[in-house]
Amino acid sequence: MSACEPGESVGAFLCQAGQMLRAAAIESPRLEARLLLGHAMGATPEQLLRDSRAAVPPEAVARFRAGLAARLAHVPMAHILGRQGFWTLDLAVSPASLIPRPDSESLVEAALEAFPDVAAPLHILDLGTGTGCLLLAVLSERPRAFGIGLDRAPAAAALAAANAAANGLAGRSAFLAGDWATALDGRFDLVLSNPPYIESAAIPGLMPEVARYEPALALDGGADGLAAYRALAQALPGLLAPGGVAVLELGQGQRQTVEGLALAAGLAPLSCRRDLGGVERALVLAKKPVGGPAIAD
Ligand SMILES: C[S@@+](CC[C@H](N)C(=O)[O-])C[C@H]1O[C@@H](n2cnc3c(N)ncnc32)[C@H](O)[C@@H]1O
Repeated sequence: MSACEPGESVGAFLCQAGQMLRAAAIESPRLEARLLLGHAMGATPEQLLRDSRAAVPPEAVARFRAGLAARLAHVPMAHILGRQGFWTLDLAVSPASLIPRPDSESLVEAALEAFPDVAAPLHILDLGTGTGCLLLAVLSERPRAFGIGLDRAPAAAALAAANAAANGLAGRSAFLAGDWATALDGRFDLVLSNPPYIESAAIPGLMPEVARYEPALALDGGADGLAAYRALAQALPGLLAPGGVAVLELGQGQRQTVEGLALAAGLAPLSCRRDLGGVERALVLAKKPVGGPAIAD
C-alpha cells in the first residue's frame, strides 16, 4: 500500500484512506476513515479533526494499515474495532455472533413498554442471545430483573457473559449454550428473541460484510426463513409465566406469517412495534387464555 506513509499528517491519512474506501464502495468512507485512524491512534474522531495537521505516530501506522486493509476487504467495522454500541451499552463483538443492529433496539422498547414498572422483579429469557445485547439492555433498565441468555454457539454465550460482566450485570444474568429452550425447564415473564430469519438462498446476495463475515447460524432461517419461528412458537407457550409476554424480532414482511404460526401454537399477537425505518420489527405475543379469544388487535 503506497498511501498513508509514516510522517504524513492525520489530514493526509484521512484523505487517502477516504478515497480508497470510496473506491471499494464503502458507504460512509470519510466517517470510516476517521474511525479507523482514531482506533489506531487511540483518539476520538473529533480529536483527529481538531488536530488534522499533526503527524500520525509511527506505532499507529501499522495498526491503521491493517485496519484499512481489513475494511477494504469488507470486514465489518465493528469486527475491526471489536466493539459496537447498543442501547446505552458498549458491547464487545466477535465473529461468533451477529453485530447488534439499531433496528433491534425496537425490541427493547417493546419489552420496556410491556413492563413499565422499573422495580418489577422480572424473570427474563433471551433465546439466541448473541452478544447478549437484548437481555443486557433490558436488565440495564429494570434493576430488579434477572435473565438467562441462551445460544446454540458456545462462543456467543461466552461473549454475552463477558459483556454482562463488563457492563456490571453479571450478578443478574446467566448464560448457557443450548438448542432454543429444549434443555430449559422454567417460566419467564419476558422471553426475548431475535432469531435467524433470512431465507437460506438469499444469504449469498447480502452485502459482503454480512454474507462473508457474520455467522450463518445467526442469519439462516432455512428455506423460507421461518424455521426458528416454528421452533419458538412451539416452545413459547411452555415458557411464559402467567401474564408473561414474548417479544420476537421479525424480518421485513414476516409479520403476518409469524403471527399465523403463533396463533396456531396457542399464542396471541398483542402488538407489533416498528423500527426507526418504519419496518414492523418487534412482535409482542402472549399466551392465549385456555378456551378464550385471541387478544390480537
Ligand atoms: C440474529 S442473531 C441475534 C443475536 C442477538 N440476540 C442480537 O439481537 O443481536 C441469532 C442468534 O441465534 C443463535 N441461534 C441460532 N440457532 C439457534 C438455536 N437452535 N438455539 C439457540 N440459539 C440459536 C445464533 O447463534 C445467534 O447468536
